[in-house]
Amino acid sequence: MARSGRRRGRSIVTTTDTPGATSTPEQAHIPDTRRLAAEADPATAPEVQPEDATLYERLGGCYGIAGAVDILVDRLFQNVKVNANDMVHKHHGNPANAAGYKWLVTSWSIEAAGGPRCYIGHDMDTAHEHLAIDTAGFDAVSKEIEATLDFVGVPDQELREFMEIIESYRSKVVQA
Ligand code: HEM
Repeated sequence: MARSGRRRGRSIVTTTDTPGATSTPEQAHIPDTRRLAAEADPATAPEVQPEDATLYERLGGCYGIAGAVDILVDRLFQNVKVNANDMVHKHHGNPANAAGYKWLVTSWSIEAAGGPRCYIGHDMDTAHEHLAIDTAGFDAVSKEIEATLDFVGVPDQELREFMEIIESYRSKVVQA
């Protein structure tokens, strides 16, 4: 999760130094995808953030959050404990739901982390009221969120802040 995703595509180097003299991507005018990948890696995010950086910015903005949700939703759709609830499985067991669900969870997370307003889905009560989610179901999802943030390298502070937001929705989501 790097900082602003918007700049990432501009990082292709356009130096005209001695083409062919070396095989580095910069000099050969080849987009350096290794560098792009590194920028998408939260481990390479700047050590020092502006003091007033929002959690959204510190998570890497749209690219960082969408990247994490992409992995998270794949894991949720396969998680045995999450899918133990038949009503949840009715949704999560259908791969055709993955793309739309990724969009909704990404945009919800962007807003929840203090980013721009972009979420078009239901509020958390309404979204889950027909699912009879119990404490065990919530804990299973919460564990997957934490594991995924850790997996993609979100630093401890940001991970804690995001998990506090998730926890604050427990009473809205758990309705069984
Ligand atoms: C704080 C934790 C959670 C967040 C932030 C969250 C987020 C969301 C969002 C944004 C949606 C889309 C709402 C819409 O369709 O308008 C959604 C739907 C859904 N969530 Fe959650 N969720 C959470 C917890 C859970 C848990 C614990 C489960 C299951 C154990 C779950 C299962 C589902 C399912 C199955 C849907 C699709 C419902 C349907 O369209 O019929 N969610 N959730």
